[in-house]
Amino acid sequence: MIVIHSVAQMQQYARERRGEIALVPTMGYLHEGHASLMVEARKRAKFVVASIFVNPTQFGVNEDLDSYPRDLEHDKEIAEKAGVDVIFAPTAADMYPAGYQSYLNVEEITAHLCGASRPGHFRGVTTVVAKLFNIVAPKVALFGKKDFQQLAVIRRMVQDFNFDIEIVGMPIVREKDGLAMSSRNTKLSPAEREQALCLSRSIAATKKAFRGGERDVAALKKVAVAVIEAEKSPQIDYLEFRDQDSLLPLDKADERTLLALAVRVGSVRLIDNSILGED
Ligand SMILES: Nc1ncnc2c1ncn2[C@@H]1O[C@H](COP(=O)(O)OP(=O)(O)OP(=O)(O)O)[C@@H](O)[C@H]1O
Ligand SMILES: CC(C)(CO)[C@@H](O)C(=O)[O-]
Ligand code: BAL
Repeated sequence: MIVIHSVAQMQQYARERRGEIALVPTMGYLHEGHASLMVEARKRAKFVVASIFVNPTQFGVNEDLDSYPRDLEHDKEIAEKAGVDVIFAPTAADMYPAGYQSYLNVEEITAHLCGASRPGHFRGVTTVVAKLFNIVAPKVALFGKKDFQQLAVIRRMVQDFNFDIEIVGMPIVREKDGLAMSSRNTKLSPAEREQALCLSRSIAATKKAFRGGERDVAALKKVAVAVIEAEKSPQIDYLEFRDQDSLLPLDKADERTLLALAVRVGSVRLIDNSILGED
């Protein structure tokens, strides 16, 4: 495995391997969720590139850009074990040099959920992912369903901008106790780590009610919210039942309905989601 820091060198590598690269975009501080994407990428292309870049344009002014966890040495070990050929870890100055002024924006589906809570976030995500697509020129790119809206936004961007890249969405990898793996979990204190289980418990309770025949979204929402509110400190940012394609609100739930939630536990904002009819 090699590490490439320069955009020009990454482009040179990609030029020589056009049509043979799978890309896994990440912000680093890798865990088994990221590794699952890399292992799948290994099966889908001759060369696997994992990008590690804490992208400043997707963070709001009061968000955690500066305190976002970083550890390239540990990331190298995980990526190598997962079969990655190249870590592409550019600098912000190389990605956004002085005079930079171009952004890509997907409109309607970024207006909800994380897009509403984090204004400008998805504009930063789509801009950097489009740049990574141009630099790495992959035939396939893999994203996790933990960031369900992000995956939907990227699919929309790929369709609307005619990127000739297959987008693969991968299942959420969880800790044994149900917490969705996330780099930000490491910022939780032991007490917060325990409280953070309310996200996956809320999903489990809602699915139980759904399997028991409840289809009314208002009633399902009461079940989901009650689990979070049983904990004293976590604060709901959003908890929504949505159509999984348009991300628009629904009154009646069915097997394909998405439950998506974002909850603040201490200073850490965690997200999780599930499709009601899936295990
Ligand atoms: N638990 C997980 N299961 C599957 N995919 C995941 C998981 N966590 C992250 N991913 C995916 O890995 C890719 C890179 O995500 P990112 O580097 O932001 O990691 P993260 O752990 O989600 O960090 P954060 O704390 O910012 O949420 C994204 O496509 C994301 O959906
Ligand atoms: C896709 C991504 C790497 C773009 O910075 C980021 O949003 C993430 O890690 O999910
Ligand atoms: N995984 C999403 C990246 C972010 O929270 O900015």
